[in-house]
Amino acid sequence: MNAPSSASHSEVDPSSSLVAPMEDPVHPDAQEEENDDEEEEEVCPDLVPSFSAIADKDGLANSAQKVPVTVITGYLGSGKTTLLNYVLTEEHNKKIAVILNEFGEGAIEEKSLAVGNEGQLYEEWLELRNGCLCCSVKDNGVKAIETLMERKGKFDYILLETTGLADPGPVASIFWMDEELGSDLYLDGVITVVDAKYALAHLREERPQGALNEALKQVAVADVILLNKTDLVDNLQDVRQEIQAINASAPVVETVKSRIDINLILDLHAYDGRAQMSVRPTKFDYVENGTPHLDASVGTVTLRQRGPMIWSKLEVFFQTLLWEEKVYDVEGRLAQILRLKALVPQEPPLPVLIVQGVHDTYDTYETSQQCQDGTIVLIGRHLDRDILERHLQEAMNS
Ligand SMILES: Nc1nc2c(ncn2[C@@H]2O[C@H](COP(=O)(O)OP(=O)(O)OP(=O)(O)O)[C@@H](O)[C@H]2O)c(=O)[nH]1
Repeated sequence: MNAPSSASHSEVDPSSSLVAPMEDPVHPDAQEEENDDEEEEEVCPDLVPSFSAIADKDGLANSAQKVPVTVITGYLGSGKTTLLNYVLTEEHNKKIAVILNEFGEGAIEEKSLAVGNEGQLYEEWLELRNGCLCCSVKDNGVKAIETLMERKGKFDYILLETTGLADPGPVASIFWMDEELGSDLYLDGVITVVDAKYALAHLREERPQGALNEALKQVAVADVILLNKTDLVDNLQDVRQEIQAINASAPVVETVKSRIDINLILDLHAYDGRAQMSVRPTKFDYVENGTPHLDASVGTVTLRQRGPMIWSKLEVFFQTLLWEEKVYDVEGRLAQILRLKALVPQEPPLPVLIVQGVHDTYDTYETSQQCQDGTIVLIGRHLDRDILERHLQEAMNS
């Protein structure tokens, strides 16, 4: 794990976990992309990788003994609770615990809380017919959940619902970072539920002093996006394009009442080396082709590098971008990364690396996946493709 305060360039170990061979990529957008194949090939024959994470069901490597945590986020009223209810009542042979997250928000009504031995606050567990559990945890984060696990026995899976106005980035980081500290939990993925009817309005909402609104952040960091309430909208094209312009990497699955194949949202391994890379057209990469984008300050930029790369040089680029705050757009606004992913071929016999990053923290994993060229996917704000490309080349030529 590499974060500004915890690691220097020379401390990085680019082999923090070993990766087993993966299944063929299955992209939830595949059906739709198939339909659009001809059109997209004409528009843009080049393909950009999507790290739509595909489950490795064998439970391999370092997370085998750990319990996955999937963060479910989405704007107010988008369908998060509907999704949780759906998952809880489906037959899945998993003992799932649902955590209603109040991290940092302090919004739980005091009267509904019980105080645990260690001072943490949580509601009584609600046990459901199929063995699922539901509780509400306030603050104390990972520790509180682990204490609950000690009392109730291990679950197979944890779903953590953020409040509608939460920024899922820090919540995701807590679990990701804590895994490094030997936690029993690991972050599996971030699922964002979007209200198809109001998404454009939510994504446009302005915040004081140009702050990013929550809906944008939630879409930007998503590993899978549910475009929900599609029964209420006739034309989904605009909202789909808008979402994919912001996050060109996450699959977007259209849903009614949040009904989705749960295999598309659980066991993704989106934050370790097992995330499978599949391809997706660059059609919606607004920086590359000028697709209309309502808030052009947030989007996805994909950079390509031919042939094997030298990791230590690429890392200079990441650190310039993430930690040193030296990269600006043409208008002099600081580039801000919300999510970063990269597939990095090295000179054989060195392995191909996958890089995963959230905000200013990143980590590397070896993968058995093969690739000739390097691909770097940056999702964030004030990203200027040409300027980023220049910084990348400077680092690679240094
Ligand atoms: N028409 C329609 N209504 C839906 C759909 N999905 C959810 N709803 C309704 O939308 C309302 C809000 O859904 P919730 O699941 O409570 O949304 P939420 O994201 O948990 O809401 P907050 O917790 O307030 O942020 C409920 O009345 C749902 O029944 C859908 O696909 N179509």
